[in-house]
Amino acid sequence: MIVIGLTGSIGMGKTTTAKLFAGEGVPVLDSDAVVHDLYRAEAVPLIESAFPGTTISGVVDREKLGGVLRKNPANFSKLEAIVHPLVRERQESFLEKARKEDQRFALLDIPLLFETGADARVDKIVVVSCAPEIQRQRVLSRPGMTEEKFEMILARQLPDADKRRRADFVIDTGKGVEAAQDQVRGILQRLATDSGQGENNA
Ligand SMILES: CC(C)(COP(=O)(O)OP(=O)(O)OC[C@H]1O[C@@H](n2cnc3c(N)ncnc32)[C@H](O)[C@@H]1O)[C@@H](O)C(=O)NCCC(=O)NCCS
Ligand SMILES: Nc1ncnc2c1ncn2[C@@H]1O[C@H](COP(=O)(O)OP(=O)(O)OP(=O)(O)O)[C@@H](O)[C@H]1O
Repeated sequence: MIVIGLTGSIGMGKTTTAKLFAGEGVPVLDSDAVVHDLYRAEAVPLIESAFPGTTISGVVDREKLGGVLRKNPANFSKLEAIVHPLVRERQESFLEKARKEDQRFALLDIPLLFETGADARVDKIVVVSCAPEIQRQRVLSRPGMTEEKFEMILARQLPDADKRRRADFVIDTGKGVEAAQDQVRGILQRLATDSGQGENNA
């Protein structure tokens, strides 16, 4: 099974592109969605004890937690030390299931793929990217998003140019969904061909 790591900076199109891979039959795990799920489950007591007052009725209030982080960005490391190992556990069970099903590919959508060293745990890296003006426009048009939040998140992410340099494949999401879909199909074909050759050579 080929494990594909999909990453890209905020608003570059990870979720949209992951859906395109899913549409081609690839099992996909979205790490941001896993975090949101953990915030209704096992992460709750850990977060309440590290950041008192940020959970309400057994659920993490992301707005409140975000506020604590904005006041003191040093708290990000404390939060990540709680959340990332839990995300990793979920990723491992997802991959185990995909292996049992004999899937040819499995895709992990990981916003912080390089920053957390997860790049070492995947076979191929796909980076989604587009022009910075498009990225900014996309992100700032989201409800509740502000220039300040955008800058805070960007500052914690590896720059787009570095991500692209470290990618096996770069998908340009600035040209529309159909163009991205073609690129997704091209990548899967290429990986299938390459791995087929690998098996013949073995
Ligand atoms: C800061 C929090 C509370 C804000 O929640 P909110 O619902 O407003 O935003 P959401 O989770 O949808 O994330 C918005 C964008 O920020 C990115 N992002 C989230 N956390 C981080 C982080 N620690 N470092 C860099 N980028 C991050 C996301 O990938 C996404 O692109 C939340 O993102 C969080 O708890 N983050 C810590 C967990 C984490 O590191 N997640 C990253 C992927 S595993
Ligand atoms: N190939 C594409 N063509 C046109 N629009 C796109 C494409 N990919 C993504 N978009 C648009 O860009 C916006 C951001 O996309 P998406 O939510 O997939 O990004 P993301 O990287 O997952 O964001 P985040 O980092 O915040 O989770 C959405 O409005 C989406 O419709």
